[in-house]
Amino acid sequence: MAEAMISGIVEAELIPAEQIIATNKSNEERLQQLRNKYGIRAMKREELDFSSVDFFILAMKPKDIDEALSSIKDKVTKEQVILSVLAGIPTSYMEENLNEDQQVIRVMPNTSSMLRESATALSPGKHTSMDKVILAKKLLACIGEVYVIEEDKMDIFTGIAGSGPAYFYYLMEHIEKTAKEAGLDEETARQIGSQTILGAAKMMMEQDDTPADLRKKVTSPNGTTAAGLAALEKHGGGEAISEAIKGAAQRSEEISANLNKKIVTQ
Ligand SMILES: NC(=O)C1=CN([C@@H]2O[C@H](COP(=O)(O)OP(=O)(O)OC[C@H]3O[C@@H](n4cnc5c(N)ncnc54)[C@H](OP(=O)(O)O)[C@@H]3O)[C@@H](O)[C@H]2O)C=CC1
Ligand SMILES: O=C(O)[C@@H]1CCC=N1
Repeated sequence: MAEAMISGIVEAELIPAEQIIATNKSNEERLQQLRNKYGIRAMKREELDFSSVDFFILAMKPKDIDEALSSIKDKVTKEQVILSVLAGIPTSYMEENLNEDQQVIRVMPNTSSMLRESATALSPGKHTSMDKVILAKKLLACIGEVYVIEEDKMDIFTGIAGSGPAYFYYLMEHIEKTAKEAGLDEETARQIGSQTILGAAKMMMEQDDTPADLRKKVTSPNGTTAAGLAALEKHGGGEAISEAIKGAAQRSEEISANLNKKIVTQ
């Protein structure tokens, strides 16, 4: 996820690449790759000069949050802002495990950041100034659209947008499989499927019609779409989509609930 964000931010040219610093836990080869590919600075954690940083973006797995917060707690000042993209980690948990009045922002991007097409949510913590929220929004706008949301909507946002790209990739896997079975080659099937998803997404973004209106316009009485939609309904298509979103949102809630019990396993 961090690389997808780096790629989008570098591409946007809002800040010079050499002002972006990346670090990780131990994989030096990976740091070298990032340096070569994006022209950013990448260094071992021990070499970081904390005083030169405005925004820290945490992007480790949720299970690593405690170690990460304790390792930076006394090195960051109140003026600096800690953004976290970790699923299920509330701002209150970060605030409790950092020094008093620390400015934190919970962020949920997705991997389309790589092409600057993320749908990203942010929720500021209780000590975060409006100035810093505006700056964070500007930074995150480099990777796509940004939505400032109430933190109690972060789990459902994660279910829709953080995890969402995977549902579309899964859909495409099935489109490709079915197309192949009917004799189309995989590459052509991928292009046709992707263009169809892209076109439908643009219609929903650029037309005033609701998705239901758009669906009805495709559906001729007793036509091919009606047959396709009937099969989709018969096989629980709509319910499957709702359950996928709810399942991901519940997992995000579960990560939060398990934090204080110290049983985060992801
Ligand atoms: N993947 C996605 O689509 C999305 C992911 N997220 C969130 O992003 C986070 C990362 O996910 P993902 O990129 O898939 O995970 P990865 O395992 O690919 O990356 C985690 C990175 O964190 C580094 N790391 C671990 N502990 C520390 C530490 N204390 N200090 C510095 N770096 C550390 C690891 O370094 P090393 O390799 O050296 O061990 C590794 O580079 C998760 O919390 C996830 O919830 C959010 C939105 C979307
Ligand atoms: O699967 C995950 O937990 C992360 C968070 C959102 C997308 N990927």
